Amino acid sequence: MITFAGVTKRYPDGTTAVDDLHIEIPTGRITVFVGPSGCGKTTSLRMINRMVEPTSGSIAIDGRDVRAQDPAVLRRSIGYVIQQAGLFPHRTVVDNIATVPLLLGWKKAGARARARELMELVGLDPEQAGRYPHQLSGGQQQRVGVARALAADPPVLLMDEPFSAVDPVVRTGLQDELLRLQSELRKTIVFVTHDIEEAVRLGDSIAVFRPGGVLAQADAPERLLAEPVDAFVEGFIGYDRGVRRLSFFPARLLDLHTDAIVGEGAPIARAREVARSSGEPWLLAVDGERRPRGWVAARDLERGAVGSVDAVGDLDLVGYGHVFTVATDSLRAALDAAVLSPAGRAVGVDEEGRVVGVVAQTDLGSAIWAVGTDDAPTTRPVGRNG
Ligand SMILES: Nc1ncnc2c1ncn2[C@@H]1O[C@H](COP(=O)(O)OP(=O)(O)OP(=O)(O)O)[C@@H](O)[C@H]1O
Repeated sequence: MITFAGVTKRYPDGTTAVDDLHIEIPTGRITVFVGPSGCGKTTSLRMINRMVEPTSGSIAIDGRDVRAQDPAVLRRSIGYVIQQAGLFPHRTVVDNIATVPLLLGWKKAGARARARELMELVGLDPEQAGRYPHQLSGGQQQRVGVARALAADPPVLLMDEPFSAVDPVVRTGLQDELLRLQSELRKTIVFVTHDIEEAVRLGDSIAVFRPGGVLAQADAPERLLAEPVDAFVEGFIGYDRGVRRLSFFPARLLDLHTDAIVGEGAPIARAREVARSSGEPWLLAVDGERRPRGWVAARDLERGAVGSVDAVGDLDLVGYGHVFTVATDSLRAALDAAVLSPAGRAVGVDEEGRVVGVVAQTDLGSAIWAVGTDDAPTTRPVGRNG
């Protein structure tokens, strides 16, 4: 655990960058420092590895005051990743990654072997080992930065806006990769960002800072979204926090309907019966394996708009859009699928892609209302993808 006890940092020009920070950062989890520009996130992060020294208060890692340790030695036990990776431009990828093992006195061959292992771990092509940083994309450079920080297997990893210089698609990929790595490595990660989306996606806990270097709230993301402590935090986490909060509730909470599903081989007359008895405006056609095929509008069956077609599968089916996986996805994924569905209904499938049932936007509305009352179970993480 990393403990900040009453830490204040005042710069000589009188700026209070961090003001009386008390926070406990749990071992093996991702803690995100988030807040608007200039609120002391980076300063707080850098006090952990003594790149910045506090004016008052103390920081301890597993009970040991960081000031009791030589800064150079301390930094070798703490990985550090910064924006735009901060790679050495005249060293190859493999030598960039091997930097800390070499500093620790490893033999060159051993350090390079370790570097190659890490390239694989962070998803870099081994063929890029001999390239120089400028020959890589921004996303690849960030991966090298992460590999370099992990090279000596430090228990603590500090990450200062590591993904903010890459485009949103690459960024999402890097976030996924970090979550995957973390599920294997279980490092104590402190991650700085000014992006609340990123914080909610990555953080096991989130510390929101306000201008003046004051900690406004530190909580698990679902709690932060549900119960911001004040107007500043509420404003910072944004107006759509209700929707984002749905990421923390499992889709398996939903009551799925199965009474408006027909096999694609069913005769039209049978489909008409199913539509009438279910009272549903849309029927979902499924194939012999119960995989979705598309929607049929009940009113088309009634109007005779189906012409001389015999079976449901011969109709011009309306695309079913994207589906959600009932066992692993969140309510947010189900809502997204329903909103984008031309039938206003989302199709829930099992892990083999077979239809479990269907949920309409209106039913989702009641489920969402129920989670708003806090009597629904939460799980974490739910897919972690929102
Ligand atoms: N060396 C310095 N001398 C004087 N003031 C500084 C120094 N470094 C940072 N500051 C000030 O301390 C405050 C906190 O800065 P810090 O970099 O920690 O904020 P931040 O939350 O990380 O911001 P950003 O998101 O913009 O990186 C700011 O007002 C900044 O201008």
